[in-house]
Amino acid sequence: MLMKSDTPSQGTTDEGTPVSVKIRERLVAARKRFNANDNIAQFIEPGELEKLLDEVAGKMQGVLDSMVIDTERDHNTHNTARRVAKMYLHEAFKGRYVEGPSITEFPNAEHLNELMIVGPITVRSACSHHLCPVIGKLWIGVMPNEHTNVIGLSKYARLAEWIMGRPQIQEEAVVQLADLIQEKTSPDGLAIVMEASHYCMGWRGVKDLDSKMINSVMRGVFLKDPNLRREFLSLIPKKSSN
Ligand SMILES: Nc1nc2c(ncn2[C@@H]2O[C@H](COP(=O)(O)OP(=O)(O)OP(=O)(O)O)[C@@H](O)[C@H]2O)c(=O)[nH]1
Repeated sequence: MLMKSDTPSQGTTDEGTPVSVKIRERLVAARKRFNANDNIAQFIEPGELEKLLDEVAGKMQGVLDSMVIDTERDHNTHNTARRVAKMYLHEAFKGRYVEGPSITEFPNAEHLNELMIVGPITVRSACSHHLCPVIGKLWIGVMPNEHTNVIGLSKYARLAEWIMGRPQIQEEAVVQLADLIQEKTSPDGLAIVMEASHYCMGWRGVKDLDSKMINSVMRGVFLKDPNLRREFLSLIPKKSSN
């Protein structure tokens, strides 16, 4: 019996090679890591993301077939394979496949070097282990450098969305975000606190709906100056609900 996934996939190059194979070859040739939380946009050529979507939809159809779901007759799952592929590539894990947001820089004309906090920024991600949602909030504290440019407030949320839009683990996600903000703004100090619910612990597994993970990264003056660290921590709300 012919399953939907046995039909020829369109996710191939002109020579019939799966587009994922071409992209992976380029990554390997450039000796670049392509872990779940790495961005690989640089290695995807124009038009290939659509082919990749076709390829993932074909493979997802195979998963549904193997789970013995009648996607031919079940009207609810008829287009599920493509829907899920689209959700992964264009929404939930978009941060792997597209270039980072463009950031407008403004001159720090007044040479400001006072603590600035932005948050709570809503975080939506998924864990690398089960691909279950991770939903939470984060706060970013910046001690600007009086000699470097400042970036628009909304850009912190855009950068966070780009980093979180990949399969992540929380510890690595906050470090990746800190590295990125550090690279874009070179502040004297940077602090990030993230609090999130991991649905791999709530929906399944231990089924603990209440526990959350809270972690932080402190850089520069936030590491050296305990008073500044205390000031930052005292200014962010003690507890949030999500
Ligand atoms: N450190 C860390 N662990 C995480 C994060 N997200 C999920 N996890 C954990 O990753 C682990 C994956 O463990 P495994 O033992 O391989 O998976 P499993 O057998 O399905 O584990 P259970 O969830 O205990 O059923 C689980 O303990 C998750 O709770 C995260 O962001 N950071």
